[in-house]
Amino acid sequence: MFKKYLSNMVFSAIGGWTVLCVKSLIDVYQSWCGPCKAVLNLLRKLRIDFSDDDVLHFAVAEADNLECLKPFRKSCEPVFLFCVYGKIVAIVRGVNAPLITKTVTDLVLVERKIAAGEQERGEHHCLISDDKFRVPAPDFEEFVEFMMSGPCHVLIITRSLTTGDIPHWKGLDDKSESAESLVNICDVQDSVEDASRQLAFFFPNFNVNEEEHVERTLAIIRPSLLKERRDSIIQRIKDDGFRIAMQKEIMLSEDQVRTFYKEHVDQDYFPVLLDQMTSGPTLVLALTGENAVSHWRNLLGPKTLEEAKENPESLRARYAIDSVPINQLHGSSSAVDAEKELEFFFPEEKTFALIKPDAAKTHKEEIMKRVKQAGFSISKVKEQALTREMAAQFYKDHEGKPFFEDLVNCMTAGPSVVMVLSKENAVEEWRQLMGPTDPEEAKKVSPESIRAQFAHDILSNAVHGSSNPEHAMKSIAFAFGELDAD
Ligand SMILES: Nc1ncnc2c1ncn2[C@@H]1O[C@H](COP(=O)(O)OP(=O)(O)OP(=O)(O)O)[C@@H](O)[C@H]1O
Repeated sequence: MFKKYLSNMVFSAIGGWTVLCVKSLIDVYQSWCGPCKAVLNLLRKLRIDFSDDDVLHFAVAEADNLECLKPFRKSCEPVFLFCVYGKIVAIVRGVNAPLITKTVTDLVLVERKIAAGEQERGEHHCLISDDKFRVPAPDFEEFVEFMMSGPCHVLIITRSLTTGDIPHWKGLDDKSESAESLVNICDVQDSVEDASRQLAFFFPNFNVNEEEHVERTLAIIRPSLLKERRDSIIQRIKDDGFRIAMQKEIMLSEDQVRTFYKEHVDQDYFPVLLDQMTSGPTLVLALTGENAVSHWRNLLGPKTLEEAKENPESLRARYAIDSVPINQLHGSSSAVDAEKELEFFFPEEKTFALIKPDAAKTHKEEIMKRVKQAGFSISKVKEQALTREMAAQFYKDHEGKPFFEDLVNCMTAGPSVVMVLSKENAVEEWRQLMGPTDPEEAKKVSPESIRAQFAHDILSNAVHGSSNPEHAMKSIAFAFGELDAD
């Protein structure tokens, strides 16, 4: 029973668009191409030739609009169906004028004999009902019961658009006559539209356009591993295809550890964990990559060292530290947890940023574009010519240095663009985007940085950024006259 629904779906893509009937002729066409002009003269001639018989009729129908003509959609090849008393008795594929003429002539001659009483009308063998185009009448109630008789596995099968998943899938049936062929036991759609409808039904959140699923996850490298094998683990992370989007090396306080691991505080291993996590700097990484959460978790392996060691390829086994009884690596357990954990270690931060007068005059648009491309939101922005007092305040740490006077002159030479930028890890990220103080060094070590691309020299070096979150808050208060930049 399942097969009969499948046969409908599997074979319905065979196309054509003209149906010619004896007793009535139906010209079936697809909306995009219209009725066949190439055979129009031939059909006119046939009608004239057999007009006295009054057995040849013509009609026109659009295959796209009639469900029963679904088998004739899609293909560009014309198919001429010859119909006698409601049964398809002959099929001609393509504009084969001699064959169409012969078929009509033969059929009309038979009709003439029957009309003259010289021949009995025989049993017509209907090609459509015997052919695999034909859709047996579906017993819908039975089908519903069958579908409800046990669990189904619903799979999404994807291949690249260039190869086309549906024709390949359907090809599995074409190659096999066996009743056990894949499509005999599976439901499969014959068009992108049908597949989309079923996808929306079973997987409402599935995004067909998202070829790869890029995620973020949090990775923690605990203090002992960081101290002993820092380079090795970072290299391994990169080799496994992750990108390190953000990183922070921090000395965690007991309070921070208790907050981050609040669901573990009652566990017997918590004292060891607390001891380890406060024993030295921890490296916290935001990793991005395809299915980063599960990919990283799978690489880590089991949580306890005993279990991990049964799987010696797991990272927790490979990077275990002999003197420490707990694993040295953490990974978020789900995408939702990853976002919460990232927010814990990389909360949205504000930094103070400034485009210096020289660059504000010549490269303002390009620098603003880079700011936005890097994912900063610009919470506040204004153009302002700094007073000498403001410039001296920004650079008060440099007072007394040989370049201090030049620096204040440079900073007051015209309007600057003064901004508050917001992002996770904003202070550090803006400094990375600026690049090293000296543009010559920037060109070597960070050629994509703003200073490498737009700075004139070490003094007139395009941009300024706060060196830490406290300085940022002070500069924001100073420039915008308020502590809360929102
Ligand atoms: N050796 C130098 N010669 C001339 N100017 C200098 C020199 N060193 C620093 N400066 C100027 O003083 C500014 C502040 O110097 P600092 O060492 O704080 O650099 P920075 O933190 O990279 O830059 P900024 O504080 O502007 O964000 C520099 O941006 C640059 O304009």
